[in-house]
Formats: sequence, structure tokens, C-alpha cells
Amino acid sequence: MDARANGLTIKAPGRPLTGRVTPPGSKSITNRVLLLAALARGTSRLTGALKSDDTKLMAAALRAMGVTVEEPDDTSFVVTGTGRLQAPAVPLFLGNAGTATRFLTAAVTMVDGTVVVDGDAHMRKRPIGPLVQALRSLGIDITDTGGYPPVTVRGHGPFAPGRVGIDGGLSSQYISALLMAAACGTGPVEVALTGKEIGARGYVDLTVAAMRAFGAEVEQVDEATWRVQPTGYRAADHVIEPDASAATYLWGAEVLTGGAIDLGVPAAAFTQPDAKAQALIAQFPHLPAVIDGSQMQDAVPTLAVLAAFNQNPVRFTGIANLRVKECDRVAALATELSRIRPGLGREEGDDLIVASDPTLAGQVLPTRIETYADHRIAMSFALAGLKIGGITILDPGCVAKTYPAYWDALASLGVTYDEVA
Ligand SMILES: O=C(O)C1=C[C@@H](OP(=O)(O)O)[C@@H](O)[C@H](O)C1
Ligand SMILES: C=C(OP(=O)(O)O)C(=O)O
Repeated sequence: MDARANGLTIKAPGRPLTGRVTPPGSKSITNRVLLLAALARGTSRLTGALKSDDTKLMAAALRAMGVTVEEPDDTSFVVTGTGRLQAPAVPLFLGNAGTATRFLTAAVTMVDGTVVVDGDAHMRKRPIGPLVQALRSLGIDITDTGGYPPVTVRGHGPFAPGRVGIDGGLSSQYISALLMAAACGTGPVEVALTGKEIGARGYVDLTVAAMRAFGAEVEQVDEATWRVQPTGYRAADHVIEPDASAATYLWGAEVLTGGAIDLGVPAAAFTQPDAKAQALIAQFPHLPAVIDGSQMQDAVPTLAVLAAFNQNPVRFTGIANLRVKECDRVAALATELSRIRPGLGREEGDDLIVASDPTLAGQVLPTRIETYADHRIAMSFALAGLKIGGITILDPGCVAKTYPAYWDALASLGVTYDEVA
């Protein structure tokens, strides 16, 4: 099996999938601790790390700013920082890594010099305006391109003490970015939410936990305000937990095939928000009629594909910001589900409605699934291929963003593929 193939046609196994597959390290935690270790003075050993497009781009950007990032093995980074980032000689290219792009946009304001933060054509369509405006309100000289990358920062040192408001409605990553940079300020900084409730608060909790692990003092003053003390960061050794979003595909494969897949880690041990999806996945084929996806956003593609085989239809709510992820996931899920069987998925406002059809299982429905360069569309629709014959996932290599070994992991459970040239 070659993930560089134009497509992979999945052969429905027709039997329960059993075996042991440990998901790779968490993307969210890896990219947080890479940055925090880089901002610390001294050497930090990060183990259990994810090595994928998103984390390699983060590591490369940090190297370009004078940080030593060594890779002694496939799951470790050893990071040696000086407590300062240097201005890079060329623009930082961050592909379609939202975490790296947003986190670094705030962090590079501390650099003495000009930094351009840029991404690929997809990232250039993902909004960054609210973060840029918040940084500008702190007196930072920063410009974006109509609300999108590339962003140009003329850095002049750490944040001054004060308060910064941020609307995290489009992305919680803006809040995480400000919090992580704030600990390197010259005095206490308060980060306050403006606008309505954010999706995925759990990602901010993840940020606070990572910051504390590297010596930061951050307290949540109230529901909408965090106060960060100017401690800077202390080098630390850190064990990164497996990726909860990656785990959802394995939990999904297990319930869809009636199998038993040992992830080597219980669902309750994850601290990432997507682990909440496990309690829903365990209810398959009786998923609830309404699922609020706001606190488990990256798990929604997994749940949506499972919903197609559920006993009752499912409406997904709270997912408006799935429209500004790697692709418009609300539209992509509706379109690709309906490619399998007309009407299987549809949009209603920003909700996604998945019509359930348990009789899909066992049918042969030759379908070429467009993946829109979105790893989660590829990985979730592969689950449909476990039950339906003829499902082809186009551009299967896009899983390299967060789970390069995905196709091998399914193969290790006995799934086979035909390559489409
Ligand atoms: O902070 C993080 O690690 C992430 C936050 C979420 O994004 P948004 O905050 O942009 O919704 C999530 O979708 C992304 O995969 C990872
Ligand atoms: C939205 C995602 O990624 P990011 O925002 O980190 O690019 C994701 O991995 O589903």
C-alpha cells in the first residue's frame, strides 16, 4: 500500500477488526510544548511526540528562529532554547497547520525584527484577523492580508503588562496563542474573551496545562478571563499523550465492525477535548438524534460517518466553525456522504443532518470520495469503506498532516486496499 497513490479503494473486511493500535502523539500538545520548550532557556525532552506535517513545520519554524530542535527517534524532540527567538532570514512557512500558524503569530511578536508568517493556499483562506487585531491593540506593529495570512510582524520585544480582548468565536487557537506568548511579557497580562462562547474550551484548558508544565503561572479569573504572570518558561521533560482525535477513527472502526481494538490507553486517560466523543461512539448504532459538536469539533467527521449507519438520523449542531478548518467540513461532509447515497448528508444553516441508513452496510456502492486536502475527511470516510464495498479515498496521502501511519494502522488490523494509479 502506497499512500502516495492517487486513491485507495478500501476492501470492506466483512469481519470484526481486532488488534492493538496505539494512536500517534497528540498534535495539539506536541505543537504547544514544542513552542513552550523553544521559549524556555535550556533543554527539554519531549517524548511520545507526533511526527507529522504539522509538527515538522512547527519544528522547522523554530529552527529558523535559532532554536535547536533535535530528533533522536521517531517520537521524541529534544529542544534547546535560549529564552529568545531570533528573527528568521526567510518567511516562516507553516503549510496548513492552524496551531503552528496561530501560535507563532503571537510568539514572533517578541522577536527583534521582521517576521512573515505564511501558510499554503488553504491556510491563506483560514481567518487570522481577530488575533492580529488583538495583537495590534497591545501596540504591536502587525498586518495581515485581508484578515488572512500572510501576516507581517515587526517585533519589538515582549508584551507589555495589560489586558487584551479576543473574540475566539472563529478559533480557540487565538486565545491559546495569546496565553502562551503572555507568559513572556514584562508584567502580568489578562486575556479576556469578547464575543460569544467559544467552541472547544477544552483546547484552552490544554494550553493552560501545558504552560503550567513549563513553569508558567496562569489563573482563570472568571469564565472569560485568564491572568498570566510574567514568569517566562522553564525547560522541562514532557510526556505527550496519544492523539484523541486520531483515536476516534479507531473507536469508530471498532464499533462499526463489532471488533475489539486496544489503543493501549483508556478513553478516560485523555485530557484532550475530542476524547468526549468516545462516550457517543460507544452508543452506536443508537447515536443521539442531536449531537452538539462544539466541544469535540475534530471528532465531528468521525461521528458523521458513523451516523450514516446509525439506527436514527443525527443532526449536528454547534459546528459553524468547521467551515473554517482545513476545508469547509460542513459542506464536505454533506457532499461526500451524498456521493455515497443521494440525500445521506445535507446542510441546514450551519447544521449538518445525516440521514441514517443501516442497510448501507454490506452494499457495493462504488464512490470516489473527494478529500479537499483534509486529513479528517480522508480518515473518517475510510470508516465508510469498512462497511460498504467500493469506497475510494482520493489523495490518501493528506493524512500526513496529523497521522502519517493511518493507512498502515488500518492494514495492521487486517484492512486491505487497492491502489488507484
Ligand atoms: O488548539 C488546538 O490544538 C486546536 C484547536 C481546534 O481548532 P480551533 O480552535 O481553530 O477551532 C482544533 O480544531 C484543532 O485541530 C486543534
Ligand atoms: C482543525 C484542525 O487542524 P489545525 O487547525 O491545527 O490546522 C484539525 O486537525 O482538524
